[in-house]
Amino acid sequence: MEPAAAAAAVAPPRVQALADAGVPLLPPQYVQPPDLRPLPPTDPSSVSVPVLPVVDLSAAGAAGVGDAVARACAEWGAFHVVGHGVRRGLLDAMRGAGRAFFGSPMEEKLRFACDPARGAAAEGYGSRMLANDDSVLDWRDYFDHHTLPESRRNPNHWPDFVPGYRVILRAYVKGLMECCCIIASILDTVVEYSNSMKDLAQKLLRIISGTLNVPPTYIEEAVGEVYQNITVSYYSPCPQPDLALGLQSHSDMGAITLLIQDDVGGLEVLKDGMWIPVPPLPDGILVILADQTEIISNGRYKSAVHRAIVNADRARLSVATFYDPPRSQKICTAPQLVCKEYPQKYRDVIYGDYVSSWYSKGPEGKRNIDALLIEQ
Ligand SMILES: O=C(O)CCC(=O)C(=O)O
Ligand SMILES: [Fe+2]
Repeated sequence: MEPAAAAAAVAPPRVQALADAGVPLLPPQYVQPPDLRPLPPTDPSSVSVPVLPVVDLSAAGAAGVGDAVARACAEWGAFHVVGHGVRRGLLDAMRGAGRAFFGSPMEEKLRFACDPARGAAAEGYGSRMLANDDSVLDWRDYFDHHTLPESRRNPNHWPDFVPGYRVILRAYVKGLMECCCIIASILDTVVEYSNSMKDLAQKLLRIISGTLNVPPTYIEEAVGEVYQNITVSYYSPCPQPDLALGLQSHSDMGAITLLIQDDVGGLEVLKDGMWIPVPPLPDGILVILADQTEIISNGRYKSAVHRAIVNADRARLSVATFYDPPRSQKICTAPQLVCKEYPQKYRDVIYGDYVSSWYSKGPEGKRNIDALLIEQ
């Protein structure tokens, strides 16, 4: 979930600092009410637990791929992709950069702390997610990057002490006449990852549009210029994981999210009222449909409700890349998808208004998109 950093005029304690100090009990602000706590793991042999679909994109264009994507979007709002064309080395480099950041001394990390005065626009190292002081806190720290449009990229806000995280090499090559000056730059991990995730998100949005029988670029155009954020989440080992959540139940607010995680596990997706674990897939990328795609598709496709649980033994890392509309964009349901059988489900909304109300009310499942429901 994109951090609001919003809130806290006073910096909250870093979860990692609490964990490193070895607090024996979960501090009260992190204790979830009983009905929201994670359930004890079910014995997989006693119930049949549905398995999140995996779609192989290397066969994109083949009818089977479109059918599999359509089914996953309608039934889950989430699916894994493999054969996506993003090299494994880049996924590992992004995970490695995140791990190196969170493994660094606290004073280094705090040099990149997000500035609470900048509210929801803040990027950097943070912990608290919501403005509301009486809300239960997530057992999570994060690092948020603003990555698109390119004008929002400010590598000076990104860690400079992690090798490969950001490298800006300027090579001045002077020609014989000393009149030619070439400035070359090496792509750093975050920039290369940002570009690859944008391309993959657009490829997926085209496939998804195709399955809805609207022109391939329909959703992309309905979303407008892409605003992309990349958030690395770090979930420290938790002294009482059965009482806490790493990240509370929510659906993402933009158009589509692409997520990679390490091998620890902890992400869950809500399906038919049941929390289903999403197993880590080292080569895979998890696709999560977000609220604006549900609105555009007139509810044919669902944004996925998901959350992260934590454990007592191992820290967990994930990297979420959000593909969002500009705040000024008006999001409307595709008229082609409205008919007698499927009357318009959601009111049109200015994306910036959606974001503001998301942050002021908090996520809690689908409460924000539900607020746009048109009474039938
Ligand atoms: O850490 C995860 O697996 C989930 C992250 C997430 O849902 C988010 O950042 O919106
Ligand atoms: Fe999320």
